[in-house]
Amino acid sequence: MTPYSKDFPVSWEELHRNARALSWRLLEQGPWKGIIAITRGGLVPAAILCREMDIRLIDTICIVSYSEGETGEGAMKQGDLNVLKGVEGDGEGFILVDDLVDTGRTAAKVREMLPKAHFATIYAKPAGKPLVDTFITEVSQDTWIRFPWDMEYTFSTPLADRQGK
Ligand SMILES: O=P(O)(O)OC[C@H]1O[C@H](OP(=O)(O)OP(=O)(O)O)[C@H](O)[C@@H]1O
Ligand SMILES: O=c1[nH]c(=O)c2nc[nH]c2[nH]1
Ligand SMILES: [Mg+2]
Repeated sequence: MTPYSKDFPVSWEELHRNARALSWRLLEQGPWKGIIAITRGGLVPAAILCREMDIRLIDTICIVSYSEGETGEGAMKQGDLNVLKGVEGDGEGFILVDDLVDTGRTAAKVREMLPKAHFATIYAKPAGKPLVDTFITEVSQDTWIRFPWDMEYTFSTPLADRQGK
C-alpha cells in the first residue's frame, strides 16, 4: 500500500520562485566552488541555482531510487539505490542539490559519498529533513509532490461533479 495519501502539484512558476529563494539562502553561505546535481530531479533546480549564483562548474551524481508502483496511478515505490555515476573528492565547497528529500535514503547515500558537501533541496519531508543543510518548503510525509516536468495541462472535473465518487 502506498504511504502517500495527498497530492501536492507544483507549477513551473512556483518551482522557479522556490529555487530562487534557495539561491538567496545559499548565496549568503558561500563562496562555492560549484554545484553537483543529483539526477534527475536535481537537474532543473541546479540550472536555476547556477544561473542565479553565477556558478559555471556543474557536475552530476547519477542515482536511481524509485520505480513505478503497482497502483498504476503515477505514485512510485522505492527499490535498491543504484549509483550510475559518482564524483571525485569529498565535496568540500560544493553544493549538492536535489529536488526533494523524502525518506532520506538518497540523501544518506550521497552524504556518505561526499561528506563535506552542502546538501540543499527545495522540498523536504520530515523523515529526510535532518539530512538536509538548507531547504525551502516542508511538506508532510504522506504527501506526494508532483513536479511540473511530470505533469501536463488537462481537464479538471468540477468539484460538485466529483461528489459521491
Ligand atoms: O529521500 P528519498 O526517499 O530517497 O527520495 C528522494 C529522491 O527520490 C527522487 O528521485 P528518483 O530516484 O525517483 O529519481 P529521479 O530524480 O530520476 O526522478 C527525488 O528526486 C530524490 O532524489
Ligand atoms: O516526484 C516525486 N515526488 C515525491 O514526493 C517523491 N518522493 C520521493 N520521490 C519523489 N518523486
Ligand atoms: Mg532524484
